[in-house]
Parts: sequence; C-alpha cells; structure tokens
Amino acid sequence: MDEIWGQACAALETSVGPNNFNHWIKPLRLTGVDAGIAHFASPTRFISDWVNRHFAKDILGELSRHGQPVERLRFDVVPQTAPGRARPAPAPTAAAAAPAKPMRPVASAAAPATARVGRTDLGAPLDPRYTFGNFIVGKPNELAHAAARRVAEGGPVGFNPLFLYGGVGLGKTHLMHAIAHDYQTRHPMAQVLYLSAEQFMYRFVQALRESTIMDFKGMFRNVNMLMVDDVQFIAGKDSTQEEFFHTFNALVDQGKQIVISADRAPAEIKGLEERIKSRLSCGLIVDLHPTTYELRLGILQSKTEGFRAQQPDLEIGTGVLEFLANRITTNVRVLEGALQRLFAHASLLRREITLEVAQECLADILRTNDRKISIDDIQRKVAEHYNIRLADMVGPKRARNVARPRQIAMYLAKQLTSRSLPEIGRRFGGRDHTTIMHGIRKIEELVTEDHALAEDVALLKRLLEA
Ligand SMILES: Nc1ncnc2c1ncn2[C@@H]1O[C@H](COP(=O)(O)OP(=O)(O)OP(=O)(O)O)[C@@H](O)[C@H]1O
Repeated sequence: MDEIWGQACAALETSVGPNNFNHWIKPLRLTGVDAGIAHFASPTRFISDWVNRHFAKDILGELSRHGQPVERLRFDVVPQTAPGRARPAPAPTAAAAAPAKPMRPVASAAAPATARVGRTDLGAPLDPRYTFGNFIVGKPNELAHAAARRVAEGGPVGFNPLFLYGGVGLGKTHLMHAIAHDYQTRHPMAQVLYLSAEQFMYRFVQALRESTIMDFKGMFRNVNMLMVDDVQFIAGKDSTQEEFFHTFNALVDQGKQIVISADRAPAEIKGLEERIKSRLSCGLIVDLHPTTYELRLGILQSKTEGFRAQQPDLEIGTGVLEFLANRITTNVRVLEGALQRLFAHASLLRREITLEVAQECLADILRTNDRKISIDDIQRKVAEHYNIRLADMVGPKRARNVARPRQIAMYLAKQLTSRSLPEIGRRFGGRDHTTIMHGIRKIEELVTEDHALAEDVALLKRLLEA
C-alpha cells in the first residue's frame, strides 16, 4: 500500500505542483483501501476538506493508474505531534473549516472599542475598521479568509506561519488586522504584535543604536502572536533578516503563532535568504487572488450600506455599482476611493448618483483602468485559474496539466491582443510561431467538444475583459 501511495504521490507532485502537494497532499497518510474507498489519516479537518474539494479527482486518478482502483476518498482526522510542538493540533472547528459563503460579510465579533489592547509598544496601531465582519469573502480570498479565521481562534494551529500574499490592495493588511482584533477579543490577556517589516527594521536599528538589543529581543520573544506585514521589505537587508530569522525561530519553537504578508510567495522574493524562505514555507502559504467581478460588486454593496447608514437619503442609480465593479478592476483600494469620491460629490452637490454622474466624477480613474489586455495579464490569469506557476507559461514542461493551460493562454493572447504569432511565441519562452499556431488550433478544436474547457475559456475571457 505504501508503495502504491508513494508512486501516486510522485505523480501528484507533478500534476498538482510542488506547492499544493507539500501543503495539502503530503500531510496525508493512506491507511487502507476497502470496498472501493481509500482511507486517509489527515492531521486536520481543514486539510481533508480542502483536499476533498480540490484534489479528490487527481488522487482517485493516480491511485487507479497505479493499480489501486478506488471510487471515493474518506478522511479521518488524526492529529500529528509536530516536532517541537507541545500539544497536537486539534481539528479546526466547523466554522474555520467550512468554506466561506461568497459575497456576504461574515459574522464576527465586533471590532474592539480600542485597537490598542494587548499590544506591546513595538507594534503599529490596528485599524478598527479592518474586521472579519467588514471583510467580504469571495472565491479569490476564501482560503485566505478561512485560514485567517482559524488562526484567530487561537490554540495550536496546524500551520505556522500563516503566509498571506497577493497583489496591491487585495486585503492582506485587512485580514491581518482582523486576525489581531478577533484573537484579542478571544484572548484579552494575550500580546499580539502587529507591525510592518519596515517598522521591524526601524526598531531593530534603533535598538542597536541605543544598545537596547536585549530588550528588543525580549519584547519580540514574549508576544503570543507576531504579525509582520510586507515582509518583502527586508529582502537584501542582511542584519535585519538575521534578526528576523532568530525571532521567527524563537517564537515558532515556543509554539507562538506567526502571520506574515508579502506581495509575492516566499520563493519569489529576491534577496531573501534561502533559510528564511524555507522557514516561511513551512506553514501555510495562501494567495489572495485578484478580485472577480462578483467580489468587487459585493465589496461595493457592503461599503454603500456603510455610507447609507451615515447618509440615509443617499440616492444611487441602478447599475452604478455594477458599472464600477466592471470598470475598476485594479484593486480594492482604488475601488473604495472611487466610491468615496462619488459619495462626497453627491452629498456636497446634493445630487443623485447616476451613471452619468459616476462617469463624469470618476473620469480619471476610469481612464487609468481602461487599459489594454496584455499577454502578461493573460498568462497570470490563466496560471492562477489552473493553479500552476507563472513560470510554467514560458517553461518547457510538457505535462498536460501545464501544457493545456499554456495553450489556452496562447489562444487568448491571439484572441484578445493584436500581437502576431511570432510575437506571442517570443512571450511564451521563445517558442516558434508554428508551436503557437498548433496550440491555438488545439484549443479551437477542444472548445467545440469539451464543454468544461469551453466554459473555462469563456470565464477567463470574461475575467480578462472585465
Ligand atoms: N475582501 C474585502 N472586503 C472588504 N474590504 C476589502 C477587501 N479586500 C480589500 N479591502 C479593502 O481594500 C483596502 C486595501 O486593503 P489592504 O490594505 O488590506 O490591502 P493589502 O493587500 O494589504 O495592500 P498592500 O499590498 O498595498 O499592502 C482596505 O481598505 C481594505 O479594507
């Protein structure tokens, strides 16, 4: 049995990618097969739910291919005692493990009256508006949200650190503050320290200058939860990295939770020491994906309700929010700014917000967002959609789980940009134009016979054109 699972794992690592494999599938143990059901021991329910939803088909396929035909997977939660951890991680509660329902603010404890409770003086203040209650959950951020919720509950968590990454203004800081608020409400005596990596460096340099480094170390090592925002900032700063590494290790060894955010995955942060990358990769790495139209609309609706509570006579015309969600796709911060400007405009001029008013008032923002679709956008979106590495878009891998998305990206590049085949070839790792042509033809063929693939292509097109 071990041998079959070993072979299946080797194949799964290639098909789902090493990141997914290491996080989700590697922690599982195949305990037996009985009446067409493969039984697995999983360290947490969170992991088994996620695997069941996202990788069940791959696992079933690989087991069958390696001589163990099964129809279903079943998971038993068997907590593991991690080395250096005092107690085993329990299965997360249903609330943490259940997929969040999209497009609704999720219930949570309200923001504490003051955001300063329990912080040491080293930290940055928390924004009382950044709570789970104000965070809109949709497909692009549901995993990040579920993991943040789980960490906020406290107690031993199956992953340390929680590493949140994603593009500008997608809600990393919001989620970190929400964790801090929620955790603090549940554990009023706990010390939560939130700060940016830049502040970490500043405090460190200050401690060196003032010869208070032992106090600095003591303060950091005494917190119950450490949250460092924008960790990419310390890349290339050797002594800060060194100190960060020791702080990190000391806290993890004590079983204290660490939450980190960055604009990209640890492996992609240039100038970050390998040992730090590897430490950061030990926990759970979660990507906040670019927003979808539905998520943007949900955020706009929620913010509008907030404004309405202050200004009950606010009139907003039909289709205005939909228009904004469609046209402002860069990031949530810009979307919020646009809405704020619109409301300020309407309240000063005492005018209803119609589509025309929105177009006029936001002309500059709309112009900036009116950009052309680039091959980079296409490659990124397709890679995200199929959960493969961006590098695989230009790389040599021929495995179908990589080659097919690459061909879809080529097809979309031809359809949505004015680039010639040789130009597209150059952008796909210097491939010949005949390879591009072959890829495009293949997808043209497949969309007529493979319904699921046709839907994927249509969805990607909509997302790119949104
Ligand atoms: N899902 C969401 N629901 C509600 N508000 C959101 C959501 N995502 C982002 N926002 C809002 O968008 C703004 C930007 O979010 P935030 O500062 O958390 O982004 P970030 O990912 O940390 O960005 P940066 O990379 O610039 O640090 C905040 O006001 C935040 O409240």
